[in-house]
Amino acid sequence: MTRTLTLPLPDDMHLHLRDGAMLRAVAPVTAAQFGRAIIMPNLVPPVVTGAEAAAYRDRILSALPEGSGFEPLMTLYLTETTDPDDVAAAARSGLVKAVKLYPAGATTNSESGVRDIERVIPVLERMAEIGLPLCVHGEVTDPEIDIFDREAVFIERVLAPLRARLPGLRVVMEHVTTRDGVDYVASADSGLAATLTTHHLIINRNHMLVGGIRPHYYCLPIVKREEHRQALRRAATSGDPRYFLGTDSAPHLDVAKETACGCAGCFTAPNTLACLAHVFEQEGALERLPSFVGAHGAAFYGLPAPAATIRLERADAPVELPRTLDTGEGALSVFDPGFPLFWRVIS
Ligand SMILES: NC(=O)N[C@@H](CC(=O)O)C(=O)O
Ligand SMILES: [Zn+2]
Ligand SMILES: [Zn+2]
Repeated sequence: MTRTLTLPLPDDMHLHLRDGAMLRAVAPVTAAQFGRAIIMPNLVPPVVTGAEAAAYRDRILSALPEGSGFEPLMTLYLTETTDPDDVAAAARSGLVKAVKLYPAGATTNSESGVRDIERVIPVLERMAEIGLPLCVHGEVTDPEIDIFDREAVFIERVLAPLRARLPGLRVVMEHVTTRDGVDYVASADSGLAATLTTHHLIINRNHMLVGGIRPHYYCLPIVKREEHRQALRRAATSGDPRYFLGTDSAPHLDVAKETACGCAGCFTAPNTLACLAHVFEQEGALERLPSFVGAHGAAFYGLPAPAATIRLERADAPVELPRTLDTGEGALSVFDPGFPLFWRVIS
């Protein structure tokens, strides 16, 4: 028996599109299934100013197929020298939808990020004034702190004090990976939201490390214990509007992942919707998938709800989805959920 599921044309509220050949390879994949996406600014060099965001947006639009209606929602990379007036102007013009905080050294291309939060308080104050959200990679970089604890410690040491100091600042905790993160969202008001990735709903640290090390499951924040994955699944399927999809699809060439010191990131864009339908079906919550990929994120960002729809079909036999993408500069493996997929986007 074939079943179909109609979704609002989804929004991906956390996406890495990169630049150059990689951008040209991956942008069409997302644009084929999503209406909009919050575009991460961690290029080399990073997207810091409004002018840089405008130029990057043009490069993204040029990488899309003719007639694509995909809308890139731009962000600025927060540095200790970011100019509050430039941020405010970029927000006022409608170009920029958020500013991204990377603690320096926390993740891919974060070296230009923030070392001392005091130095960015004037920008954050201005953002609170104008209602511009701050997207946060929430991990401390203190070498004393175990990698599996870095999200929980960030909440305690950085995020909670910052939100107490600037209660008007709207914050998105990006790619929440722990029960601690979920508990913190539960304790907060509607000024705090959180994105959840597809892969953190599917894999735990055993999947990455038992029976051999799987570099394609290495991402940041690192996948945690099973109890955390369960908490994320409950959050995603809870119907709480503060949770929405941010795939964090983060392409790195296979040669950069399958090496002695591999890059962090899972490339989930091609099969994200099939994986999510699978997860929500397993949780008996398919009816909550539409708002997780649609209304919740749009409402937080003050965007119109998606007007178009997309349909998924569930087949009786596993469907074949692409396993790799040729970027022109090398192969790029697609996230392997580790189980057969039955859902497929049909229109
Ligand atoms: N998530 C990742 O593992 N990697 C992201 C950076 C990030 O989102 O932290 C990347 O840009 O490669
Ligand atoms: Zn991140
Ligand atoms: Zn990311």
